[in-house]
Amino acid sequence: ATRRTASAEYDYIVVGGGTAGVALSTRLSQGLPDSKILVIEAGPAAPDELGINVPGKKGSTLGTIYDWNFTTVPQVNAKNRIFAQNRGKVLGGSSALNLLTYDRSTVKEYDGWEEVGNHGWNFTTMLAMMDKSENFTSANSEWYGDAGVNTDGPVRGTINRYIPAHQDGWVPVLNSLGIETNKEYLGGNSLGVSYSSSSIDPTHYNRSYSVNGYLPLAGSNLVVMTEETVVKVNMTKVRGAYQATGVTLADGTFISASREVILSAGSFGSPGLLELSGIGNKTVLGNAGVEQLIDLAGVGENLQDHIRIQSSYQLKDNYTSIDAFRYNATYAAEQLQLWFEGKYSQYDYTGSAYTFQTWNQATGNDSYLIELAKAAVGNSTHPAEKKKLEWMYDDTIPQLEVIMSDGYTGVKGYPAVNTTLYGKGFFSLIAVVMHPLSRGTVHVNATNPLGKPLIDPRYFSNEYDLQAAIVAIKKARQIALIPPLRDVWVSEYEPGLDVVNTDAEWREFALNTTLTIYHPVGTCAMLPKRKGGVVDPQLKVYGTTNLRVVDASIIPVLISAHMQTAVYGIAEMAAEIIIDAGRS
Ligand SMILES: Cc1cc2nc3c(=O)[nH]c(=O)nc-3n(C[C@H](O)[C@H](O)[C@H](O)COP(=O)(O)OP(=O)(O)OC[C@H]3O[C@@H](n4cnc5c(N)ncnc54)[C@H](O)[C@@H]3O)c2cc1C
Repeated sequence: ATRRTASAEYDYIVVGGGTAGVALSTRLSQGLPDSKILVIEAGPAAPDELGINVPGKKGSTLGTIYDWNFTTVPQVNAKNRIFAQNRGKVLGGSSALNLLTYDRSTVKEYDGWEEVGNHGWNFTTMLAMMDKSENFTSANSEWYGDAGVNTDGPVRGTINRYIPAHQDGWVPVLNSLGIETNKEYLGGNSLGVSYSSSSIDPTHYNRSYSVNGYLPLAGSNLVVMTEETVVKVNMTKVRGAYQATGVTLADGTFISASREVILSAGSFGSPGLLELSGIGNKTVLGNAGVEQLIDLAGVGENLQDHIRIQSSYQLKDNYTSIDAFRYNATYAAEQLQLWFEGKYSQYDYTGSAYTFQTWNQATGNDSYLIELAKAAVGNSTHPAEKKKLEWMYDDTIPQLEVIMSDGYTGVKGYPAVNTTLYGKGFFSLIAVVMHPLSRGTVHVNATNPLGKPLIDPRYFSNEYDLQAAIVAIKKARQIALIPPLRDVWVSEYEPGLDVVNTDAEWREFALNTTLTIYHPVGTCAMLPKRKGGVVDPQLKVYGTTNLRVVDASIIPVLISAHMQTAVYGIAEMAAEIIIDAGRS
């Protein structure tokens, strides 16, 4: 449905046809059938792209034309490394590129969004909205319960039918460490060990995302425009407040909006568009040569992200990992053919083995990490930092996630052709810190405001985050060393049992190999303005009458989950708010 109707006037313009943007514009078209809605996406539509559709090809689209390929500025506390910050540049946005983990965080974290000043945003309302987007069914019924499960929404979730044999030890090992099996992880308590779900449509085992989930439900009053980039929102002053009148495309075309403009350009895109439109910090705008219309210091601040660190293990030869796709083209072609035919295939694979733990569960004593957290943010008055510290004392809120992921993932790289380990299979343990305390920024680049933004997450800007990463990766190794998991592998490939052992070695390893797990949020935070907020609880940008932000950037405090279900929930919540306002 890609049409170029640039001269037409619309009632609502949604900027960014990504995860939230496609979900929201579809719901607006349904709820406001007499309105004309336009969604503008910078990337192409790619409905037939196998790298998007085939679960086992997850990750293969990173670095391609479907990726904005953002990077951070050198991270001074991580050896000046420049971290990748991939983001979808394709219809569906990051829901087309993500690694398909489909989960939720916990009751008190969603409730925390209300407690920092956002009436109506809590576990009950968010769960209702996340459920609205969800259609969860799985033949693997032994691994999930009823909590938080809905079966008539647009985005499909399932527990993968392809479970590698070497994963069989996962639950027994975690149980032996006192971690209980949790089948109700979609219901607001994710602590424990699970075989949890992916955004896969189990009818053909393809990725389910905003484009194939929501878009088929849209009315003919929705126009989807692709391969067009918005460079600013046009604003006019009406009785002391600013009204968005439309948007300008990169080629200068103006498209008008009679009711609302909604930014769904993501955590790196939406704050940049506000800045290019004159909304933000005076110095940032001044340096970029943009006239300031609205003084809003929070734009592009409060960037929060999850950090991950990984170890990997060379499998015994009797196990086949998805690494086989790297070195055996015939086998890969056979498996892909099975996938095309809708048959059980190794290309069905996505991660399904997870554990979420408090620091007390993971280490037996959380006082060391809590002391470090207090040293980092104990005196802070920022709502996100206060909440994260409060959550650290709460025994219902995870601080650590470990994912068992088939195949090699890490920094060292899969063994090169002609080396002895080429052709071997691996599994990886990905350890993720749930509430890093570093908060950073994303702003337009003064020397090239229309180019890539300057992203500075300030990774490891406090000792807590670094020590948390070290505790996390040590935990991963501890898990790998316990039978029956210990029985499936030959050697630890990365970092190597005889390579990293001492505190100093773990510290180096963490500084050298910690990465993002792609969950940037918070850069147009839904918070009171005096607390650095950019949008109010109706998602309206402060100082404007009809400009909203609807995407991951509004999340005020990072939660202990992968982000997509929350983003769909935010889009559903926004749709109700905007439809309500549109009918009055
Ligand atoms: C590699 C990767 C792996 C991830 N893995 C998982 C996972 O396994 N599970 C999970 O739950 N979450 C995961 N996430 C996170 C999750 O996918 C994102 O948080 C979520 O999709 C963000 O949704 P959004 O609507 O905020 O932004 P996006 O989905 O990124 O949408 C923003 C859209 O706006 C468009 N856009 C931006 N600027 C402009 C402009 N100026 N003009 C026009 N269009 C514009 C972009 O092209 C994009 O389509 C992952 C993310 C990535 C990148």
